[in-house]
Amino acid sequence: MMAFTEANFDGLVGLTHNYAGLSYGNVASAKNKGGVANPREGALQGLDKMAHMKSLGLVQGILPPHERPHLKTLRAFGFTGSDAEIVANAYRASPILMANVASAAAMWTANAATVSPSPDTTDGRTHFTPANLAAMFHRSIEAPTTARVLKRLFPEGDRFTHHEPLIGGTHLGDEGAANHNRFCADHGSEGVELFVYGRSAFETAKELQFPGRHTVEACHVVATHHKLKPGKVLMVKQNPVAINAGAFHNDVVAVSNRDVFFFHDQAFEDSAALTGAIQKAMGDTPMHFVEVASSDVPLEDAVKSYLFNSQLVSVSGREGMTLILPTEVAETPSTKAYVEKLIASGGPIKHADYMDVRQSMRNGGGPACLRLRVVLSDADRAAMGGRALIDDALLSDLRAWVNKHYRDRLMPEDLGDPKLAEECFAALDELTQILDLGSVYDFQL
Ligand SMILES: NCCC[C@H](NC(=O)CCC(=O)O)C(=O)O
Repeated sequence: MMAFTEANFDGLVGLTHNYAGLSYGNVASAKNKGGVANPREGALQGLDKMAHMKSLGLVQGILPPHERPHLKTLRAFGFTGSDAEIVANAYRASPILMANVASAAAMWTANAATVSPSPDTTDGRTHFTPANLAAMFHRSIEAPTTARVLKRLFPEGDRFTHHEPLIGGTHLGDEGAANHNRFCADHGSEGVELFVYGRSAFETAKELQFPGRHTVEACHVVATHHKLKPGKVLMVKQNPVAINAGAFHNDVVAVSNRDVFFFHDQAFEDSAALTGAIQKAMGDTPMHFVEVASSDVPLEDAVKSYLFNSQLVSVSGREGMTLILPTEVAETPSTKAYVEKLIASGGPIKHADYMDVRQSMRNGGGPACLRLRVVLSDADRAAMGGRALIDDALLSDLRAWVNKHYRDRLMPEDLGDPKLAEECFAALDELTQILDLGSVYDFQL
C-alpha cells in the first residue's frame, strides 16, 4: 500500500512585507494600516513555524515570495524607463498603486491554489488550480508566478496536472484553498471536498457589507476541472454574518483535518444541514464535528484571535489531533478558556501548540493562511522538482538568506525607494538558486 502524507507548503514572508491596509473587509489589515512592519522578523517567525512543524515529524515545504514591486504590472500601467525610473515615477504618481504592486501578500499560500490530491480524482492525478484572487487588485497579480512555481515543484505528467487560473474576473472570483476543506478517513483514502463561497457571480449580495470574494460558479469550475468523484463534492455558502464580521475567507472561522471539522456556529447559515450532508457524503466513516458556540467564543473574538485559522494536524506519537494556534488566541480570554476546555473535553483535539506569527497576523494572516496543504504519496514526493521540502540544511540556508537581505523596518513610504526594489530582485534571484527553482520571476524570464 502506498503511504500518503499531508505536506504543508508555507509562504515565506517577502522582503516588502508592510502594512498598507489594502484588504477591505480584513479587519486586521485595516486596523494596522500605516504601521511599521518588520519583514525580517516576519520571515524568521514563518521559518520558526516551519521548523516547529518539521520537529513534529510533519512534512513541511516552502513557497517563495513573489517579485515585488511588480514592475510588469507598473509597465502595464504605462510606466516606462529603467527599473529605478519606473519605481520612482510610479510612487510619485500613485503611492496606492505602488502599495498594491509591492504587497507581500503571496505569503498567504492558503490562497495560492486549490489542490485535489490523487485519491479524490477520477484520473488518479493531483490537480492544481492557482487562485485568480480577483477580488483584491494587489492579490490578482499573484497567479502567474504561483503557477510557474507549482509547475516547477510538481511537474505536469502522470502524477500532477495544472489548470489555468479562472478567467472572468470577479465573477469567477477564486480564493483557493482558504475556502476549501477536505474530509477523509486517512489522507490517502478517498476524500469529500467542501467548497465554500461568498456569493454568486451575478447577484448583488445586499446582505454583504464587505466583499464576498469567492463565487459559487468558481467552485463549480474548479471541481469540474479537478475531475472530482460524483457524490464526493459539496458546496456551501459562507454566512454573510461571518463575512461582515471580518471572516473574508472561510478559514477564519473553520478548519478541518481528516475526519474532524472544527468551526464556529456562525460560520455557516445552517450547520445542521451542512454536517448532515458531509456525513452522508462520507458514508461509513464517522465524522467528528466540533462546533464552537457563540456563547463560548463570540464571532468577534474568533476573528480577533484567529482561533479557527489554526492548523489542525495529526502528529505521530501524540494521541489525538494538535491545533497549531497563533499566540493571539492565548491573549484573548474567551478563546484561551475555550482551548483549555476543548483539550480537557476528551474529544478528538488533544493538544495545542502556540506560534508567534504576529507580523503576518497584523495583516490578517494566521498559521492556516500561511500554508497550502498538498497530500502526497511517497512516490509523488519522490517525483517533486526543486528543493522546497524543509530539512535542517535548508532551514539554515534560508535563515542566513533572510538575515543577509531583509530590512527590519518598512513603512508604506519606503516602497518608492528604487534601492528596495534592487535589494528584492537580488535576493530573490539568489533564492531561486537556494530552492533550485529555475526561472520563475518575470525579471528572470
Ligand atoms: N488568508 C489571509 C489573507 C490575508 C490577506 N491580507 C492582505 O492582503 C493584507 C494586505 C495589506 O493590507 O497590505 C488578504 O486579505 O487576502
